[in-house]
Amino acid sequence: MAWRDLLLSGDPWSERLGDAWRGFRARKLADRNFRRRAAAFPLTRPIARRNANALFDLTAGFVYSQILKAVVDLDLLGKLIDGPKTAGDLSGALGLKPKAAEQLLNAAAALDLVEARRDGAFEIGSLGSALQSEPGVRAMIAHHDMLYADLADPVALLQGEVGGTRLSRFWPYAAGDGGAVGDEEVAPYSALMHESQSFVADDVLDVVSFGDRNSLLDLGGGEGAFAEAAATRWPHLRIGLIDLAPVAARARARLAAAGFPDSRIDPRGGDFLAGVDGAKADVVSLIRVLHDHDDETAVKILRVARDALTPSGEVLIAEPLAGMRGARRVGHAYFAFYLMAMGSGQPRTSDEISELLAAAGFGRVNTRLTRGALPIGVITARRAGEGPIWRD
Ligand SMILES: C[S@@+](CC[C@H](N)C(=O)[O-])C[C@H]1O[C@@H](n2cnc3c(N)ncnc32)[C@H](O)[C@@H]1O
Repeated sequence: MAWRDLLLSGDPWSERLGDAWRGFRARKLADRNFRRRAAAFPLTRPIARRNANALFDLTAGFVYSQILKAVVDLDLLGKLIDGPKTAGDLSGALGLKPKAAEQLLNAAAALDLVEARRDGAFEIGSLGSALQSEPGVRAMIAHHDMLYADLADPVALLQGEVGGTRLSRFWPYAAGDGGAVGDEEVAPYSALMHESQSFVADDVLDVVSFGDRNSLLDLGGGEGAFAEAAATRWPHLRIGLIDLAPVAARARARLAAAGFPDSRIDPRGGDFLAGVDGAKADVVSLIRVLHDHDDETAVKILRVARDALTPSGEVLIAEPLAGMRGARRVGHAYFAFYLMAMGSGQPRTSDEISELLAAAGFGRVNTRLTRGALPIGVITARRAGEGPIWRD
């Protein structure tokens, strides 16, 4: 914005100054000589270095992800659990020549997954320890080969020219084939969802309380990991689960093996868009369900949820949100492109979800973020006159 426009604009002063500052900064950062001077001047050097590193990280991100994938596929961290090892010690177990094992270890050290010791051996590093404790994150990384294949030409994907993506085959219900899927089609995605619940269920249950609730209905509840976590934390709860028939059958078998009879958690097969067969619950949960669907279907699901609530009941939505403070890349970058490749749905801001809730007849909406490594938006809404359910 030119200074003349700045003075004449009718916008508030703070906005005008902000716009002018951003325009000035963008022009300066586009000037290579300015950046060189900033990198040489002691006071601006740290900022210049930080910006250069951030740009390089964006440039090299795909390579980092592929190194991470090799670390997971070869179970490098699992092989270091017992203690430090050299490239020579590991090359046989990794199935790599010693030089390649050394290259992988050095790359993993540069990414803080492992740490190089003075004696030439390597041990697990700070990010490696975190990754080793999260089987769900490892399962996601292993599954990313499909996403990367679908993203090979991102412009074609944006132009809608990439049909029959691998992710659309991995998630058959995304194409509206929910009724026609069998166990073979649901097994891979259901297993991935079950594993990745390790960083969802407990985090969500940490920010809500079901102490004064008697019943929970988990729509699209997968193999029952969230239901099981809720039943463990709140033993008085009666829990129902609805998912596509072959997924519900998997949930039933898994929950029975874990010692939860139907009287505690009752999974039923069905299409949640067709209603819930008269079921009523104090809480209806949609965990990582809404973002799989376009707005029209999402509102239909919310209406089904609303009809399934007892008069003072509430809907509980938990999924990664777009525009989360401190985690902006999760929504508009990662999940937006993931769901685009899958062919259905989108990550939404809490305001966008509030609009869908309003369209489905919900009133008081409350949003929180979980506190774990991958923040998840936890949104509750109810029909009328009830207090909040948040734990203080
Ligand atoms: C992304 S997964 C989330 C599963 C689980 N809530 C979790 O967080 O692990 C979405 C789930 O919705 C189920 N689903 C999709 N369309 C459905 C439909 N029309 N009726 C019932 N379940 C459906 C899928 O089978 C899948 O288990």
